[in-house]
Amino acid sequence: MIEVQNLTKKFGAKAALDNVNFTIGGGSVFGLVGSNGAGKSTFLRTCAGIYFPDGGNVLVDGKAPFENAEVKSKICFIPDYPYFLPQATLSDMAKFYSGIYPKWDAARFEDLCKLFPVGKKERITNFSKGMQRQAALICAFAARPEYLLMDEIFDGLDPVMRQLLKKLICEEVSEHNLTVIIASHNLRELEDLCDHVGLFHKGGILFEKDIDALRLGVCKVQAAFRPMPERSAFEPMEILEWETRGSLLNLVVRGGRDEVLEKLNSLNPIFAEALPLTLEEVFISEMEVAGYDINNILS
Ligand SMILES: Nc1ncnc2c1ncn2[C@@H]1O[C@H](COP(=O)(O)OP(=O)(O)OP(=O)(O)O)[C@@H](O)[C@H]1O
Repeated sequence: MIEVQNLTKKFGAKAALDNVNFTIGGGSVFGLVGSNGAGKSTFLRTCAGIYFPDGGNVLVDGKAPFENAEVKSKICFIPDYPYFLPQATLSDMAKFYSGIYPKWDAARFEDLCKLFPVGKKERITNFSKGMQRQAALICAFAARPEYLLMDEIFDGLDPVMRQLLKKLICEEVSEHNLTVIIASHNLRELEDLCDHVGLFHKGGILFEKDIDALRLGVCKVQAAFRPMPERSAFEPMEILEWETRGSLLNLVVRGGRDEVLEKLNSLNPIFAEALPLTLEEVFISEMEVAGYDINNILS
């Protein structure tokens, strides 16, 4: 479990993280979203024990990671520009990682080298950006960490490699109770992968939710009425978004699908149906209700 308690990290006078509080449960996938400069990378680096907090703490299984080799050996961090030893090949990195991570799995390393099509004997600095990320992923999964932190990992990976990465994450979470944190700008990339999403904005966490609860708690419906009732007729429902076009009504409403459709059908529509809601749409609705314009928060 990762407990973030009043966490503050400053660079000079500027707080990149300002009194942040939330918890990440073990064996889950946590998506960290937010615009440029929101504090995502700073959070991951503090969590990985690279930065020392200026206030509060981040505790990994109850312990602070900074200068704590035992905690760090449970955590693998892939930054947005993965680090490799100068001139190293993947085989060299395997030796390096095996000295740091007590659960290093050599057989797993060989299997991963077959899954990700990058050479073991070539210099990693000669790899493309996507290939370097694949090399970092091979090392990270073979290290068998308990916590895997990844910064913008999908950037530069082709669609096949993205799917492979999602599959590996799901397997590791369900079979080895791995805890994963992924920082990304892209909600769509995260929506079929994460259990929880946290929205960072200007050094704070605006919003932290269970994705299933988010989805189940909000419903998008389309209905046709002739004539269209007054908006007040719909007021018993908690309406988050309202749009009419002629006789067609589009609503985003708080509540479960069946409950919302029942209320809508009581107003005798020509038809009414529930439509799938993307995670982005749920976020937009929730953020608007909280008084934020999502366009200023997600790029
Ligand atoms: N090493 C540093 N020195 C000075 N300021 C920094 C440093 N690292 C981050 N910052 C500042 O802290 C704030 C948060 O940066 P951070 O990299 O954590 O954001 P981010 O959400 O990861 O952004 P992006 O999506 O662009 O990667 C920014 O204002 C940034 O300028």
